[in-house]
Amino acid sequence: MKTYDFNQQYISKIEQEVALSTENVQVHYGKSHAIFDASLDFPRFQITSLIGASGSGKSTYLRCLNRMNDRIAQVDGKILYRNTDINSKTINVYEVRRHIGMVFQRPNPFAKSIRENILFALKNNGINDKKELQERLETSLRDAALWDEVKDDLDKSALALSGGQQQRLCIARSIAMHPDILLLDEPASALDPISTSKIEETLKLLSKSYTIIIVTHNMQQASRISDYTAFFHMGHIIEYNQTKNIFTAPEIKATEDYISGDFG
Ligand SMILES: Nc1ncnc2c1ncn2[C@@H]1O[C@H](COP(=O)(O)OP(=O)(O)OP(=O)(O)O)[C@@H](O)[C@H]1O
Repeated sequence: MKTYDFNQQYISKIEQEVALSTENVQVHYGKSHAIFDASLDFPRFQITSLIGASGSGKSTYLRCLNRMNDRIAQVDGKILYRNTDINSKTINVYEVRRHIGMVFQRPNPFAKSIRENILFALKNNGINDKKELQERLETSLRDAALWDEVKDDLDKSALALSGGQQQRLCIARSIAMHPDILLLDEPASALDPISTSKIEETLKLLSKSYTIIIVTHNMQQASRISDYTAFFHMGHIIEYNQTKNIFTAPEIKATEDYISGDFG
């Protein structure tokens, strides 16, 4: 197993507007230190991929960004969103998650109709105007590239959809809440290549209106869809740069070894 110097790090400065940033984020699972001093800026309306070997801390870091680790880990450091530290204990986490949505690895639609999957959270958040609900239903399904496939079956069970359609429904469910930022944890890893490419096309279109941060094991996927890429190794962010630089001219040896498959 090769060893790398964690002091060797290259974090590119973002020139665009920043949608979200972390400062010195540390995560502990009990005594186990999972994320070390993670400081990154995420540019608005861009796709950022988090890549790295299994266990390098990508999902742990992603989950910090909308407080999904609250019950399972100790998260220290700052997570800055609209000039507010959303890692502060006084912050309403449900409010955070309305602005920063999450889509998981396995599609997890509710055992309800397609329509209710989209409308459930909206109604729970006090949106009852029929016209507005209908508008959000259609727009979110269109934006998730699912409308044409389901528009005649809105009252059928979401569980009858294919895996790829279920995942696009989960994306639609997230964006129906009009979040600002969308976090996705390996959203296509359980899907076939055609469904994967539909999800990728969908994310590219969504990045015009949303800031997207995605964990992926698939390096071709990272290079195809993302504008920026962060490479994680053993809980450290080793390199962060525009995706084209990471894949064609990495600054750090560990990154070069990882993307060329000569790692570990
Ligand atoms: N709930 C948990 N309790 C304790 N340790 C955990 C927990 N979740 C993750 N870890 C540990 O934290 C470290 C980082 O794991 P994490 O799942 O964030 O990595 P990852 O890069 O996303 O891996 P993968 O690509 O396999 O999903 C690993 O050592 C893992 O064992």
